[in-house]
Amino acid sequence: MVKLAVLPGDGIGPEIIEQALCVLEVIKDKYDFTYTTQTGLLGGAAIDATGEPFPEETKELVLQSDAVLLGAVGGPKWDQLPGEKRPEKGLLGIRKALNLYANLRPVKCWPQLIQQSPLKNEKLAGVDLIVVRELIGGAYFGKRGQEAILGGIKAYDTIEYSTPEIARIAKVAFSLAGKRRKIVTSVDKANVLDTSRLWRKTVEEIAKDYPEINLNHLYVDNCAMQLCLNPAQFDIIVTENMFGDILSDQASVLGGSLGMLPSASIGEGPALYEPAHGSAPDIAGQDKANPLATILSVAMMLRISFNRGEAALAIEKAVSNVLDQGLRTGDIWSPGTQLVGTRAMGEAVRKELRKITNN
Ligand SMILES: NC(=O)C1=CN([C@@H]2O[C@H](COP(=O)(O)OP(=O)(O)OC[C@H]3O[C@@H](n4cnc5c(N)ncnc54)[C@H](O)[C@@H]3O)[C@@H](O)[C@H]2O)C=CC1
Ligand SMILES: CC(C)CC(=O)C(=O)O
Ligand SMILES: [Mg+2]
Repeated sequence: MVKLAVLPGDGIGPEIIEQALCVLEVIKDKYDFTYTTQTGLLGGAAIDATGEPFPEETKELVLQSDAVLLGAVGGPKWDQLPGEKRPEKGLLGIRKALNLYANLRPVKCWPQLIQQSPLKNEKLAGVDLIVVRELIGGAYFGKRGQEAILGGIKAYDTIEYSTPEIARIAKVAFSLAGKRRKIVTSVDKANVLDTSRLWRKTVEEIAKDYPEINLNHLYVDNCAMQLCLNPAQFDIIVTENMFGDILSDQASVLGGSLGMLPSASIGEGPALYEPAHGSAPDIAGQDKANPLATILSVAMMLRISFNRGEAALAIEKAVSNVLDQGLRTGDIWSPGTQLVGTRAMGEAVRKELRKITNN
C-alpha cells in the first residue's frame, strides 16, 4: 500500500489538489494502485495553525511517505512576515529535508493550445524539452542577511555550488537526454560568475562519461532569448536553482500556460510532485485555476515513483482529449473555445479517463 503525503498549501493549492486526487481515484483499480493519503500543513496554512511554515509533524509525515503531492504555498497574507517565517521557507525546507536536488519540468507543446499562444509560430509544434533544475543549492539556500550601513541598509544573498552538487544534477540531465534526443544544453553565466565557471567545468567533466550526448553551453540571458526564438532546439536544459526557476516559468508559455506545467522533484528518498506555478492569489477560491499542471504532476508521480507508465499515459491522453473538446480554463482560453472552471475541468478529465480505462 503506497503512502501519499498530501500538502494542499495555500491559495489555489487546495482547489487543484482536490481535482488531482479525484483523478487518482479513477485509475487506482485499473492499474492496481492501492494507496492511502494523509494530509499535512505547509506554508501559510501551517503558519496560521502552528506558527511554523514547515512544522515538525509535516516533516515526519513526508519523511515516512512514499511520495508527496503538493499544491502551492504563499500569498499576500504572509508577505510582511520576516524571511525565516514566510510560507516559501516551508517549501525550501521540505525540498532540503527530502534532499530533492533534481527538479524536472517537462514542457511540451500541446497542439490544441498553439492557437492561443503569444508565440504564434510553427516552431512551437516541435517543442518538447525538460528543464532540469538544481533545487537545493544556489541563491535560495545561500548565506543571506541585512546590515546597517552609513546612509541606509545593505542586503545580500550568496550563491554557492560545489562540484558534487553540480555533478549529481549533471548526471540526471545526461541520463535523461540518453533516453531522448541526446542533447544537453547547460545554462550558466560563466562569463561573470565563479559558480557558473565551476558549473561549466564540472558539467564538461561529467560529459566525458556520456560520449553519445551532444553537450552545448548557453549563457542564461541568451537562453531566455533562444526560448522565444527557437525553442524546438532544446531537449534537456540543465541549470542552477534560480536560473531554472525563472527559465521554467518562461518555457511554460511554450506549452500553453504556466497552468499546464507539471514538475517532479527527486532525491534519494520520497519524491515530491507539484505544479510549477505558485498559489495564484489573484484567482484563489474562485474556481478559476487550471488544475491540469497538478493532474499532470500526478501522471509524473505514477510514472517516476511507482512505475505505472500506462496509468500516466492514460491521464495524459485524458488531458489531451479534454483539450480536443475545446474545454479551457481562463489561462488557456481563446475565442471559439469553451471557458470552464477548475471543478468542471477536473470532472472532464475524469470522464475521459473513465472512457479510456473502461470504468
Ligand atoms: N511552488 C510554490 O508553491 C510557489 C509559490 N509561489 C508563491 O505564490 C504566490 C504568488 O506568486 P506569483 O508570482 O503570482 O506566481 P503564480 O505562479 O502564483 O502566478 C503567476 C500568474 O499565473 C497565474 N496562474 C498560476 N497558476 C495558475 C493556474 N493553475 N491556473 C491559472 N492561472 C494560473 C496566476 O493567476 C498569476 O497571474 C507568492 O506568494 C509566491 O511566493 C510562487 C511560485 C511557486
Ligand atoms: C519559493 C520559490 C523558489 C518557489 C518557486 O518559484 C519554484 O519552485 O518555482
Ligand atoms: Mg517558480
